[in-house]
Amino acid sequence: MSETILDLKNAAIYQRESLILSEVDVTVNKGEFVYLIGKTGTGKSSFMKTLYGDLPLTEGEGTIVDYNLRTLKEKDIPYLRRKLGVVFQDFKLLTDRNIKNNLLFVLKATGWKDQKAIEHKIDEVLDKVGMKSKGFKYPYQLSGGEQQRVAIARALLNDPELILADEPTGNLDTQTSVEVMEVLQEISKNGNTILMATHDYALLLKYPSKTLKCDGQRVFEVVQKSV
Ligand SMILES: Nc1ncnc2c1ncn2[C@@H]1O[C@H](COP(=O)(O)OP(=O)(O)OP(=O)(O)O)[C@@H](O)[C@H]1O
Repeated sequence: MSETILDLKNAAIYQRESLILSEVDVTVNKGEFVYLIGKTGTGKSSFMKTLYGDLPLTEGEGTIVDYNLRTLKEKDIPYLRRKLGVVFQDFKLLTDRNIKNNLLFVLKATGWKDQKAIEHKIDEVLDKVGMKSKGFKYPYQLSGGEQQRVAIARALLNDPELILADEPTGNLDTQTSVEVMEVLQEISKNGNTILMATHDYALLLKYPSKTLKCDGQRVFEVVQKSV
């Protein structure tokens, strides 16, 4: 039986008092790779933000990695985010420290203490994204694609049950987007569940998968051919 990682029922997504999406029914099961597409301003980021607790869910039902989004408290958010790996368009790496120390910062902040385990974990995630030899570099010494690979490594640190990637290739050229996508595909093949917002339709064609579309304040599943 498939395990549900994300389940929204009749949910409404708001930015303050503006309704962005309504009657949202979305289920993501363990191991799925799901795209969230839609024109600019249709609510992809607002949808993602609701999932990682940046926007409150005030209407409908929503559970994500066993958290109830309707009853989510401010103090729960760091724990929810530990079970999620969030990847952003602009990487959000700390510019004042090298890659290993970027990852170390997250591990320390999430309670890791054992030095051996920390080193092993950092090597493991950098290896997964093909960046093991570049841990000593600073973000500004890396290309956009490399920085995004590090951001993906960072998202993997706490073995997330769901990876939320909001336009992860939005700042990258076509070739680099494909390289980052290959990394996400590899991670997906290893059993990770991924929800990726994108407006890059070429990637959808190259790597077909379940696709949700934001349009007219609704979210619905589309069949690939009609995308
Ligand atoms: N902080 C905010 N306060 C108020 N309204 C906002 C805020 N952020 C976004 N919106 C509005 O919410 C709507 C959806 O925006 P959102 O960023 O979710 O769309 P999107 O599909 O992610 O767009 P893009 O592809 O450009 O990132 C837009 O009309 C936008 O103007």
